[in-house]
Amino acid sequence: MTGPAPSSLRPEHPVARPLAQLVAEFGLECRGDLDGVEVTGAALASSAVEPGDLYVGVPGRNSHGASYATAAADAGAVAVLTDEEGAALAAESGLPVIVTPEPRAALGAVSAWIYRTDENSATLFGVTGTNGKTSVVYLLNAILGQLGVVSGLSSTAERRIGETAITSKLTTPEASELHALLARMREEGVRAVAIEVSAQALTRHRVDGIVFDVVGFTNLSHDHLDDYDAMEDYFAAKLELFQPDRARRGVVTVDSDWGRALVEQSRIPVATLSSSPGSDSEWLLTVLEETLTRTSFALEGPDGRRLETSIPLLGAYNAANAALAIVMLVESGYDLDAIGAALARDGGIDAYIPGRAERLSGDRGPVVFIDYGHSPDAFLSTLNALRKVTEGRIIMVFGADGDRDTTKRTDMGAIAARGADAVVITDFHPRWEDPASIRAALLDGARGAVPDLELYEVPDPRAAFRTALSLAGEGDVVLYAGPGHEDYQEVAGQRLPYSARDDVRLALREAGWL
Ligand SMILES: CC(=O)N[C@H]1[C@@H](OP(=O)(O)OP(=O)(O)OC[C@H]2O[C@@H](n3ccc(=O)[nH]c3=O)[C@H](O)[C@@H]2O)O[C@H](CO)[C@@H](O)[C@@H]1O[C@H](C)C(=O)N[C@@H](C)C(=O)N[C@H](CCC(=O)O)C(=O)O
Ligand SMILES: Nc1ncnc2c1ncn2[C@@H]1O[C@H](COP(=O)(O)OP(=O)(O)OP(=O)(O)O)[C@@H](O)[C@H]1O
Repeated sequence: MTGPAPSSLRPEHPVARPLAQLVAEFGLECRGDLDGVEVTGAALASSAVEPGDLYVGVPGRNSHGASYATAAADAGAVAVLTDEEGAALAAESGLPVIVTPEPRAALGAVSAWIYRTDENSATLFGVTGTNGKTSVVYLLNAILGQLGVVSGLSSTAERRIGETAITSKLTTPEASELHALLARMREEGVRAVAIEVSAQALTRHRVDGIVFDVVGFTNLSHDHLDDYDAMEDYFAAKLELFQPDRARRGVVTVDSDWGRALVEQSRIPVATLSSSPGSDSEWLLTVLEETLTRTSFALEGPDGRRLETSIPLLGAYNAANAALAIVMLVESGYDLDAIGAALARDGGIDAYIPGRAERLSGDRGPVVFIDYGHSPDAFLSTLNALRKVTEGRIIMVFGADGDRDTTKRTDMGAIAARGADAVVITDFHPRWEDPASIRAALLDGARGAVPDLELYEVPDPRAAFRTALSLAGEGDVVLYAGPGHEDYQEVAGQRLPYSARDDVRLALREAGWL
């Protein structure tokens, strides 16, 4: 019998610890009797509680988590950790209540204690930046696999241990979930873990209780200005990862001013990486050959060390992601020559990254890519890469997120207009916004940049993709940017089933091209 897919991966053999010991070690205040109470897990959402858990009630945007303490008790929670306001809300649950001024700030250390994640820990890699985090995490995982190392990953797309994978809700899980994942990985013999670290995760304590062995920085560009007031604040959130309480060593891509500022302001030893010829970085990436589906490159480091390899992916930006992964591995202690030999044996890096420049077309008709790009810089990188290797026209389909950074829409429209030959604007996740007004901002951006652009507005994404396909022929490329690996469309609080990948394949079959 198969039940519903689990929403998190937890240890299968948790070791119980006395809750009174936690209270004593952390100097917390407890209201209620903890005599004989043992804890085996931690949960931040009542729906995630398993018997033996400490339920952590945090104040949220919509409600106070402690108001769900009774539901947590019904699910088997043994106690509640919350703030003063939450203590009053949790009283009726009948559970012992442990009080701390900022439960979210305590969650990382408490989860680490419960799951004992600092004991016998795997090598931990953390990746941050606006674009490329998921890609670098998958590339790290792939190369580690080629080196024969059992590894795991946590990304926007999924959390994965070998063949076991669950779909992610957040890019970086809440601390309780992350420590449970690390404990499960230890049970499964995982020796290295690659974790995507969003700015929001750093701001909201999601990676607390973890000290990464090596952290990597891809780039920083316009995004998330709904969560942060200005680019400087967004940068400051990322900078936190490059401090001694969070990481031992770092690798920074210095192709932007933000990367160089990060090197200056970080307080851990960092290695630098660049793709710009003449850069004084320690590591230099040179792209050797680009095709629609493979990019080969050379990576040169200090002391004349050199590696030449390729990735089964489009674009110089993906070579940069791969180079970052390789230098992170070297910084953690792997030998560059050993990495080079493993990759040479396998004909290059053997990576599959779901929904990132993923080719869905077959041998006939236009080449079709689905991509997860949803920021101006992601559009620019992908379109620049495509232009170099496309014989015919580039037709681009995309929409923009509702209820997220509205200030990037004009740029997204303009970059698409300049980089593609025809553009189809559609709906992505409108959420609670009026979809027509999101499209209008994208259309304005596109028309403003290229007034005579071949431009279409097709609200339904299924129809929009078919419009794009009808404009394309042999030698052309259709780039569908946005949905990537996702299998839903979020409209007015509902997640409607929609897998762009499945629908694109269907449309290709309907057109007789697959
Ligand atoms: C703004 C933000 O980060 N919100 C996060 C926050 O929600 P919130 O403060 O609104 O929580 P709330 O709904 O008021 O609920 C309060 C508490 O009660 C709990 N609760 C609530 C209802 C219930 O029935 N039972 C229950 O236990 C909730 O789990 C929560 O702990 O706590 C929730 C529980 O963990 C998160 O799911 C939620 O992330 C939302 C979904 C989100 O969209 N976050 C984005 C901004 C985000 O974090 N994105 C980054 C990066 C993305 C990127 O790189 O593109 C990411 O790492 O994913
Ligand atoms: N190094 C890079 N520079 C610029 N754009 C990139 C880079 N790597 C990937 N992209 C673009 O960004 C998109 C998202 O890539 P990826 O998922 O790896 O990034 P991310 O940082 O994890 O973003 P998210 O957290 O939203 O998933 C890709 O589909 C591609 O369009």
